[in-house]
Amino acid sequence: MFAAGTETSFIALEWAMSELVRNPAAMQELQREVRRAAPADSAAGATATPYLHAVVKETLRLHPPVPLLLPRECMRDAAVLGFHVARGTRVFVNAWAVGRDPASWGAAADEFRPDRFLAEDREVDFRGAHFQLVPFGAGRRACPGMQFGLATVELALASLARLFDWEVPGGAAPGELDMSDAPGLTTPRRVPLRLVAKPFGSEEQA
Ligand code: HEM
Repeated sequence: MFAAGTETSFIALEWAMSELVRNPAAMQELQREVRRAAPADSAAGATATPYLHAVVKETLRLHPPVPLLLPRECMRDAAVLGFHVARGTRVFVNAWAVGRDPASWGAAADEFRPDRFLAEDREVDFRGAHFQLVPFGAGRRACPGMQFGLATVELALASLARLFDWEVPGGAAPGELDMSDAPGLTTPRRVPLRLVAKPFGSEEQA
């Protein structure tokens, strides 16, 4: 339970920061939102922010921490998209491929565009009713820690975006960030994310 909860949430947070650093306009939009919602000198956390929700959704769409979900066994003979699936077959659902399918997400399926969840895809959610977005699985064996995981990732991400500005070390361009993942049961970044944090407002205080 501890591993299922901590590793997945950390992987989601690291990918969210990677995508935001690579997409400075999205980072700025998020920072504007969370800084407006909870100014830096306030003790309150920033919650209930639509762009923050959209950033986390878009991150989980492109980088589901459990890319093949958990294996299932087919209970009876079935036909899926013209394929015969025999009773007893072990089935894996490729949530990674589902989340990048242009048939569901359009020509920009591989692009990080959080605002799709505030516009054309605003009704799409990951609670198990929309099969084009299944980072937590679906049905009776879907992730029981979804709400806790989401709260953890959103709170941490809001704090990082609210309190710091972020740069790639050595002045490298954000687009040069290595975005490859390490294949496995979970998909963390292949190379751990290293960024330079600059406290927000530090220049004014100096
Ligand atoms: C962003 C965070 C998380 C993601 C993306 C995630 C994703 C998943 C996925 C994809 C599954 C398999 C669902 C399926 O095969 O249909 C799963 C199962 C599970 N998750 Fe999570 N999870 C997260 C956070 C958590 C947290 C915080 C906890 C506990 C505190 C947790 C506990 C579990 C458990 C116990 C299962 C197995 C459920 C079963 O087999 O019935 N997860 N999770």
